Amino acid sequence: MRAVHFGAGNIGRGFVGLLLHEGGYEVVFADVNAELIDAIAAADSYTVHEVGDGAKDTVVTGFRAVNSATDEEALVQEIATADVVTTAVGPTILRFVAPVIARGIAARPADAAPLAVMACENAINATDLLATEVRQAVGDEAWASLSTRAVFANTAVDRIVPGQPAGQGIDVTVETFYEWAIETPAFNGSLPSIPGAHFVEELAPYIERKLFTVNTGHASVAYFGARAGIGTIAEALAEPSIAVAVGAVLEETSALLVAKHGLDVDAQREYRETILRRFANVHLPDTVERVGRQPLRKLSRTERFIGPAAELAERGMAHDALVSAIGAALEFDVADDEQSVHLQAKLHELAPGTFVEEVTGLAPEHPLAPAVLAQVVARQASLA
Ligand SMILES: NC(=O)C1=CN([C@@H]2O[C@H](COP(=O)(O)OP(=O)(O)OC[C@H]3O[C@@H](n4cnc5c(N)ncnc54)[C@H](O)[C@@H]3O)[C@@H](O)[C@H]2O)C=CC1
Ligand SMILES: O=P(O)(O)OC[C@H]1O[C@](O)(CO)[C@@H](O)[C@@H]1O
Repeated sequence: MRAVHFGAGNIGRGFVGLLLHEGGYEVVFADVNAELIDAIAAADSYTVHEVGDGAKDTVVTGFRAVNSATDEEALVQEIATADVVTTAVGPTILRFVAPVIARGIAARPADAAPLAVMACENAINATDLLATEVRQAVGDEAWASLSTRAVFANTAVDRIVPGQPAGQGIDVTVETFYEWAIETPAFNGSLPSIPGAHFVEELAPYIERKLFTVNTGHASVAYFGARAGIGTIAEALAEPSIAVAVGAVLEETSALLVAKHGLDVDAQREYRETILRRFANVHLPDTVERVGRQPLRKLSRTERFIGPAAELAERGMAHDALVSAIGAALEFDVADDEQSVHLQAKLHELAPGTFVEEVTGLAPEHPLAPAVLAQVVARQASLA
């Protein structure tokens, strides 16, 4: 069995590639980073080092590497004969990998089993987004045939894989916890062999629970921490006022998840406590800059802050703590994060109402809009 995995970065090597390897796949890593691809191609194995309670090391072998920027033909052939294609490139990059995935599917033998395609990104229904990009790349007529030759299944992936320290080659340091939920109906009974994954009938509760608890909480620690001038996630969460603020954010998103998906209150509280312990892992060298990265994406309409806060406001439920976290996100000012630079430029250039509509996608009449507008006005006043 063979899997082609786009994005040989932190989650690609430290999680998706590892679980595919453990499922018996030969993994072909595809990436545009030539230095990384050369290093993977030159290696016979790499080690995934877990840190924290119960940590173990796992050696990954049986992989190859293709430079997707310079060797598209080779990649088309790999996809044409693969069983699985996964991505962990970032949701905004999916449109760039879609055309080659389309070419690979089109090149599959007529009698080949459908290719399993799964986007492993922090976004709701990321695989649907990838399928839409593939469809746009080929047009509706070609899509009618391509779509019968591949199965597009949504997934939710959860493992904290921080930026990796220099000098450890392609080895990856990760936390011990992981969860990969894969939605089953699209497979029509022929599930891919990934023993480490959790196959579920309906992904919506899993992805929303994950995005609005793990990712909302993590990003809140990052933005409150950055505001306080703290460098790492563990140090930020050790600051009592930040722990209280993040706890309040997670109380709000948990209330939404319980109301919307009928989650058990006690189970959700335990889930929250587990993730706060994960964030507090002092062995994980994770920074507020990495976890807060790309704030424009994180402040967009269906993402981890505006998404739950908007639904809470629509239901008349408390959302003040989320609004405070949105206020902290507006202060995220990191020179080498392109989206952070754009965010600060927009705060300087746009009228508050225009900023709210453009960045958060909230219409002025939305019940959440006035509270977010007030945060924008306050931030702009502090910049004046
Ligand atoms: N790191 C983490 O803890 C987690 C990350 N994720 C998600 O996984 C995705 C990747 O995140 P990370 O691994 O942290 O980022 P990363 O930056 O370590 O890895 C992304 C990789 O994608 C490559 N890439 C960029 N454009 C490409 C293209 N056009 N074709 C092929 N490869 C391309 C980059 O060169 C890089 O190696 C994101 O969607 C993130 O939200 C999800 C759960 C956990
Ligand atoms: O690109 P994003 O959305 O920041 O993804 C990385 C996030 O996902 C997580 O792995 C949680 O699953 C965190 O490490 C991190 O906050």
